[in-house]
Amino acid sequence: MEIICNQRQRRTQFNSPAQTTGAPIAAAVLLHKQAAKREERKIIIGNQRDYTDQIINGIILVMLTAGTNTSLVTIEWALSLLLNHLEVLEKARAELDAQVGTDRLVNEHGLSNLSYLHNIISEKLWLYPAAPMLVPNEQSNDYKIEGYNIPRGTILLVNVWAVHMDPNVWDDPTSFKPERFEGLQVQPSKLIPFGMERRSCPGSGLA
Ligand code: HEM
Repeated sequence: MEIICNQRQRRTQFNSPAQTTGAPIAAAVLLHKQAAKREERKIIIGNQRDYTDQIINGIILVMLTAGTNTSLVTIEWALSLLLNHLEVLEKARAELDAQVGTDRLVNEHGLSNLSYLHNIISEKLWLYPAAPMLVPNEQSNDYKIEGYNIPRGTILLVNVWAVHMDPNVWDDPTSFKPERFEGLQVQPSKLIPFGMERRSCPGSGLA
């Protein structure tokens, strides 16, 4: 809430968001949206369709809680896998040397040229998904899935790990082999470290 107050003060004082990063910049963008929506829809502040401070606070909190630990364990596991598979680390280094060189850092535009690095990331997300059982979901309607009746109100967990380890789909599923993703068009339902469809991770592009 303090971040929101600071950003609101800056908006009134300087008519611009603070030059900053992270949660303050997210607050600035969301406050801008709040003002635009209120203007566009002539919304009465505090009514049900308002983009309230409480909602902005909630969005920032959920982004921080859902985005930090998942990214952290993903990087940690990837580093551990690389240190335990030095031949993969060497191949990744060779790709970086060839595509980026040694006198600059990787930038966002150059990422598409790093296909082996992408394979390593896919392999990590597949082998050790950060949320192996996704997030529990409560069904809002009665469903029938594969012959099973799922009554409304049932809490469902999706076993991502079991989907990824299915030996009928994946060859040698327990080994770390980034090469398996080379030129592979994966069916979206077979690789689901970010979940699927409506409730899937909105931060997957950022991650
Ligand atoms: C490697 C990094 C990440 C992984 C593996 C990951 C994975 C996931 C998974 C599995 C879910 C639950 C999907 C479901 O219930 O079906 C989720 C939800 C979510 N993620 Fe991520 N995530 C990552 C990074 C991020 C980042 C960077 C952000 C935002 C800055 C973010 C924001 C969210 C939010 C807001 C939700 C809740 C969506 C909802 O309940 O509707 N995630 N994430």
